[in-house]
Amino acid sequence: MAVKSAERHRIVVVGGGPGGYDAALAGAQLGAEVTIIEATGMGGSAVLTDVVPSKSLIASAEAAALLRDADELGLQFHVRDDLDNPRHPQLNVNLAKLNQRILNLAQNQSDDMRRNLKDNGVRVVDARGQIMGPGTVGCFVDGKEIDRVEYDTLIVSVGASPRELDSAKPDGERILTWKQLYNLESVPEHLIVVGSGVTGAEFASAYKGLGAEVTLISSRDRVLPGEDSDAADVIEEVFTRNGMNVLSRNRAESVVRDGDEVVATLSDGTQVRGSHCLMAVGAIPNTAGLGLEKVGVEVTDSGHIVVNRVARTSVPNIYAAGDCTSFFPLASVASAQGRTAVFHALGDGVRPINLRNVASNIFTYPEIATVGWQQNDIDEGEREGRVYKLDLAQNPRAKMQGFRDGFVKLIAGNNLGTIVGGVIVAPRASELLLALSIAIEQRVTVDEFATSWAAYPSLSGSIVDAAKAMHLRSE
Ligand SMILES: Cc1cc2nc3c(=O)[nH]c(=O)nc-3n(C[C@H](O)[C@H](O)[C@H](O)COP(=O)(O)OP(=O)(O)OC[C@H]3O[C@@H](n4cnc5c(N)ncnc54)[C@H](O)[C@@H]3O)c2cc1C
Ligand SMILES: NC(=O)c1ccc[n+]([C@@H]2O[C@H](COP(=O)([O-])OP(=O)(O)OC[C@H]3O[C@@H](n4cnc5c(N)ncnc54)[C@H](O)[C@@H]3O)[C@@H](O)[C@H]2O)c1
Repeated sequence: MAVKSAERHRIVVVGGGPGGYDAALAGAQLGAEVTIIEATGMGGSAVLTDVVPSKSLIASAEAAALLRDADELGLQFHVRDDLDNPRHPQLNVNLAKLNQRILNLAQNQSDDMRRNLKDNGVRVVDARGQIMGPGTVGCFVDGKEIDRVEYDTLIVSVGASPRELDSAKPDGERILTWKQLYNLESVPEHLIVVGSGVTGAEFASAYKGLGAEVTLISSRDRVLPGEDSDAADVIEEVFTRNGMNVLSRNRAESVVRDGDEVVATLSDGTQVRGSHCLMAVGAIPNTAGLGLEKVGVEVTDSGHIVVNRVARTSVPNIYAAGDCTSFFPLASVASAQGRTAVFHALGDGVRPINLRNVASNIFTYPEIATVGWQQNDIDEGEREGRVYKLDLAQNPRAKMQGFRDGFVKLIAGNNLGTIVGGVIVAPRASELLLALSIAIEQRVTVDEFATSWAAYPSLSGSIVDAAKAMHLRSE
């Protein structure tokens, strides 16, 4: 098939999350005729129900934690009672107001994105897209076809939805998915969180910070099973020290309503009662009923679309981006795939995506930021290398700010000491990670990194100190 010039090239994007949005903007930038079809709201789940709302909730939880811990820094709040005696005021979390702020903020972001697309000449169709056959997508509202669009290149970026267990069906009132949390009017008295992956850990941390009693049910040996084990140990230690009830090596077999309570029955027969339950047991791709089989796009048994490093599917003019693909389910990865797909389709300069160097962050308190090769890769012999871990308890800035839980871990090659990976566990670790990402991309050695200046006192000083400690005496 001859490639059309970008100006006449018709790109249809199904799904307006980070994957679809970046694809549509890239297409417009290269002069293609772009239509984006979005079923619920521009920005997708990332903006409306997942990333933006959860990180906004976490911002409030962090502020609450700072207020509670202020006493340790010598700051005390007092109010006077009728007899003029000083009393400690109580922090009152107005969850209805907090949630309204979050929903407004998310809607605002979604509106900005829609405006930006339109300003860039992208045609926006508010409908559910369905592939009708090669080259054609139908647009459906309430099951009725309202439009039909033709494509030279199709980008599928339909995201994923919370996985539901038959024995623990969310009712939107007390048994909730992460999308249903923002209807809550007050902080749950006792929130049971089922699943200790990233989603479960982040919400458990946030609601504990907002004052809820939290029980975290983890089917594995420890929380955050996929993460650096030292980092997961720190988080579990902080969780339990703060009074969270962490139940490891236990699956929730069922969660049911009992009046105003929820009851979770675990695999060992134990029952846990709470006021609410958050189900955070993973996600399934939104690929069913999309018509992928009509055009022969290959999907995995789990329904994820198989793509290569330029986001191309098994069908040459169909690309896929984001959580509906077999790549990492991260907003940043979805965006990169969307943009790469369009550049590849239109013959512009493309750098295939290298998942190895993707940076990610878990927004617990403290945060866990990760990039590149990890210690378990070295331990399991996937590659050679050296690992050095420096606790932040010794960092002067950490002492001043009154926290002690966290560390910097560097991973470097054996010979030249090229930095290939790292983990930072600290408050706002997400903001410290970029230095390591650049070091990895630019193949900086520990000795080169050690000559970089960090402000004193600073947490980033510990990254430089770790690099200094990894110097090997020259023979
Ligand atoms: C609680 C939570 C917190 C997260 N936090 C982070 C984070 O901090 N950082 C990070 O990088 N990632 C985070 N993620 C992951 C991130 O949300 C996803 O990786 C990201 O949303 C993927 O983007 P996407 O474009 O693939 O899909 P989505 O954002 O899911 O958007 C897909 C869109 O497609 C639409 N759609 C579906 N089917 C159709 C159809 N047939 N026709 C038209 N439209 C359709 C949907 O309505 C939706 O709007 C988080 C995930 C969760 C669950
Ligand atoms: N900050 C971020 O970037 C961020 C935040 C949230 C999610 N995400 C993305 O979403 C992906 C998925 O994360 P997730 O946490 O939603 O899903 P997940 O699949 O990683 O974790 C779900 C966990 O639930 C457990 N589980 C399943 N059934 C259970 C049961 N009956 N009882 C107890 N535990 C049970 C599983 O063993 C698993 O550990 C992440 O890998 C990440 O890429 C990213």
